[in-house]
Amino acid sequence: MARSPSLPDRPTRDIDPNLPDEERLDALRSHHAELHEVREKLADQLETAERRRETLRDRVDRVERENECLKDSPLYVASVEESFDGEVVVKQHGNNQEVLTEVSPRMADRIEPGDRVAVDDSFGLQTVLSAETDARAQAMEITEKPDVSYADIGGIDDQVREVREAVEQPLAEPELFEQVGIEPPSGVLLYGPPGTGKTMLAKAVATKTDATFIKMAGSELVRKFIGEGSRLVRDLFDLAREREPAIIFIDEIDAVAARRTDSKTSGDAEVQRTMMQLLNEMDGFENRGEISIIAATNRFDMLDRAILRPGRFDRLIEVPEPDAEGRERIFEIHSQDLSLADAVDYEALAGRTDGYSGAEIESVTTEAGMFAIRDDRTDVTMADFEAAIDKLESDEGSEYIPSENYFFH
Ligand SMILES: Nc1ncnc2c1ncn2[C@@H]1O[C@H](COP(=O)(O)OP(=O)(O)OP(=O)(O)O)[C@@H](O)[C@H]1O
Repeated sequence: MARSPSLPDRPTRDIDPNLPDEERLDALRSHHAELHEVREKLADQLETAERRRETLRDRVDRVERENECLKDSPLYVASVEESFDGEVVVKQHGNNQEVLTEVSPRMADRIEPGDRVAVDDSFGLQTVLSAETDARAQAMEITEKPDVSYADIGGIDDQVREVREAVEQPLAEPELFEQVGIEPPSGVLLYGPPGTGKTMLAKAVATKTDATFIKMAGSELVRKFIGEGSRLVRDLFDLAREREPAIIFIDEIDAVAARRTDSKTSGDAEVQRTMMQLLNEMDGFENRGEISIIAATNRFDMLDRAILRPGRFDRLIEVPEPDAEGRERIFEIHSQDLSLADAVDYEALAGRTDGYSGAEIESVTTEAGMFAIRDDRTDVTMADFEAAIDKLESDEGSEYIPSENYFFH
């Protein structure tokens, strides 16, 4: 969705036929040079557009392939209990049904009791799955000591305050809530456009409370195999209990908690199961101890209202795009470590970056640094910042999309 470049004006020139030959020739030459320049520009734009078309084509191909996969009949996760000559006993996860099934000799050589496998509706073994610990490790990001502090977050002071009240205080002073006789919020949902600091907020609370930060992306919970998503949710909460105090951060919660659609595909049912498991874990969290749950989404409009009921994600905090003052602060934060040649006018930069998210501002500062390096300098100037903004704005082939262009309600 990069912006379309504007087409260069087509040069026109009236040449007086009565001019002397020499002057007419000069006029024609200079007109020809102008036409040539426009032609070059158009050729560049065409090349950029063709590259963009290729990228989009690749994306369409990928989505079509994913779509085909989703239409395939579902597979279930099972464990191998015993293996005999050409036959194995498998136990399906979820309903614990045990079945004796035949395996091909090729497959028989590869499996041992304890392995996780994927089976189809008639218990035919389809594939051996990677070890469970791998799946866990792939899906979750665990940081014992995140290094983000509240001071690193700019432009969303109200949201920082709300998160501190809802998450930090119950972790730091649980007795206060007991004395007053109120339950701290169960889960906090941060919503707003991409790159506005939602992950940073969750990390900053973990830093402040010395809690382990466990991040899982909702899209990781949407697994290929039936039963895997709910299993991962259980693992996620088990892990948090082992590592108390802990902050569970579920990014892209909309991937598992989107409103029910009319389609009745097996993929949908699996997503529903994963969401139910998540709600169960939250509902059974009476004595939650030192574990807090923060979720984030860019698509608040798509969420199933069931997850917003009391006792679940009952504290909603909108994290908007920064306003001019916020952008100024974020420019300052991200320029702290830059070696600056002269005073940088952050206010002017904020004025030029209306609609930019914090992440986009960070890219501007990095790009400004790149301009200095390309120019063999070690100091960054105001002109570098301006050039960086120009570059990001005109970078048609890049993935840069101003967050205001996101489909977000
Ligand atoms: N308010 C902010 N103050 C300072 N830096 C910010 C801010 N917002 C975003 N950034 C920068 O952008 C990066 C990405 O931000 P973050 O991951 O917190 O965004 P997010 O809202 O969680 O995005 P998404 O919805 O895409 O997951 C941060 O590492 C930080 O460098």
